[in-house]
Amino acid sequence: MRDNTFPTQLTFDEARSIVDTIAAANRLPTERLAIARTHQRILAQDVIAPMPLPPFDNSAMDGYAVRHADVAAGETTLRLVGEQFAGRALGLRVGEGECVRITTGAPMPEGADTVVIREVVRVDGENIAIPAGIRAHANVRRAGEDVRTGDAILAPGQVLTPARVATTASLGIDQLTVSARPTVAVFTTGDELVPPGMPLDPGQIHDSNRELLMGLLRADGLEPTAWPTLPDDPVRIESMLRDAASSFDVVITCGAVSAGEKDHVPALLAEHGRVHFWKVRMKPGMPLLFGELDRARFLGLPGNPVSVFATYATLGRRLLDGLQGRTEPRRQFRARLAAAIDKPHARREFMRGTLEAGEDGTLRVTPDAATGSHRLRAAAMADVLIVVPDGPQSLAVGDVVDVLPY
Ligand SMILES: Nc1nc2c(c(=O)[nH]1)N[C@H]1C(S)=C(S)[C@@H](COP(=O)(O)OP(=O)(O)OC[C@H]3O[C@@H](n4cnc5c(N)ncnc54)[C@H](O)[C@@H]3O)O[C@H]1N2
Ligand code: MOO
Repeated sequence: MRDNTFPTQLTFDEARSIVDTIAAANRLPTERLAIARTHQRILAQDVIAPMPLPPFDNSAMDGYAVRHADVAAGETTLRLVGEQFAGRALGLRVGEGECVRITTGAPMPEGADTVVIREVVRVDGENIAIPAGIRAHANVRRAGEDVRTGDAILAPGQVLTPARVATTASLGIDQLTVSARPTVAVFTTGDELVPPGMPLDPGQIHDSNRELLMGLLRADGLEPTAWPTLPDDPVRIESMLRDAASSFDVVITCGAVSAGEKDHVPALLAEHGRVHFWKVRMKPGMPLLFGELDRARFLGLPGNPVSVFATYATLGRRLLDGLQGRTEPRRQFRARLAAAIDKPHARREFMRGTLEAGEDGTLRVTPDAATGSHRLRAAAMADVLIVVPDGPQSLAVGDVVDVLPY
């Protein structure tokens, strides 16, 4: 082993801070893309408004553009002098006693400051009867009321949600600089694994972690590559992992990281790469391994399916976010416990739970009784991870806990 001294038995917070440091030091390059290709990416530039929104004063309704001074005194009849539809500004003018027919989104004619909706007027040829009680500036959308030129709209590290991409489109911006997505190689390990669809010999199980990890990564907008399952054979494991690590940004394995005779991955990483930490005081997921191999960041998740889930949802996702420079935090809620939790051990526990909003609008979370880290079905029926803090904890019904939505 080149270096067999590495941090071990870290607290969750220590592990997360190492993940953050390594991610920040290995930020992925940026690329400039057409906005249509930037959805859900992490922005790597400032977006400053090059123009106001709306760009010009315009009507919010279909109706008649008037001068409020003409209609303020009570019911009155105005003379129709033109039509302004949305599309091309005709440069119309509304003089004293006049009005212009207008549609939603059409530029306000000069002189007009108020729009009267068509449903309330009486039309008699060119004579438009306007009722009393019209408010000044009614139904007019003012230039710049949403965005002023020079406004800071978006900043590096933010997620490009549909509404944010649409806002840049409305500003006329057609390209954005975003972080590259990490390329991710996914491995499952173990002689006991058989793909779904194949019969099981005694002692074998179906590989579920592959779908779990691929699905989690895809849901985060990545396009991971699943590699063939690794046998419990150190020579084959080494050759496949080194192959993947030479061409992917991130290699994620699951299984073969705890204390068994066949748990070859930590030693391999220590010998051929570098271990940032091995074993975190968290439950599930304690044997988590993090390091690097060749050009790749390397995450060795424990093999138990719920451990894969919890370590990915907490630290794995954090690494991938950090590599992309994401600064916008992931959503997290606080909820009241609907059942007591008694945790005798000192590790931070991520329990599965079901979140509900009560009649009073308070979020309540029910911890799942099926706590074993092999109980994937229970995790599949839950929708949040309940964060039970470090140290022994006796939490009562009604106590407030952090919850991480799946
Ligand atoms: N003596 C000790 N034994 C164990 C320890 C320990 O510290 N000392 N840690 C336990 C904990 S906690 C966990 S978590 C597991 C993690 O073990 P590994 O990461 O080495 O994973 P495996 O042993 O390969 O598998 C664990 C478990 O998960 C099943 N598995 C693995 N891969 C898949 C897959 N792709 N699809 C479905 N199921 C999978 C595997 O069959 C095992 O049942 O170690 C404990 N032991
Ligand atoms: O940490 Mo293991 O992941 O508890 O089952």
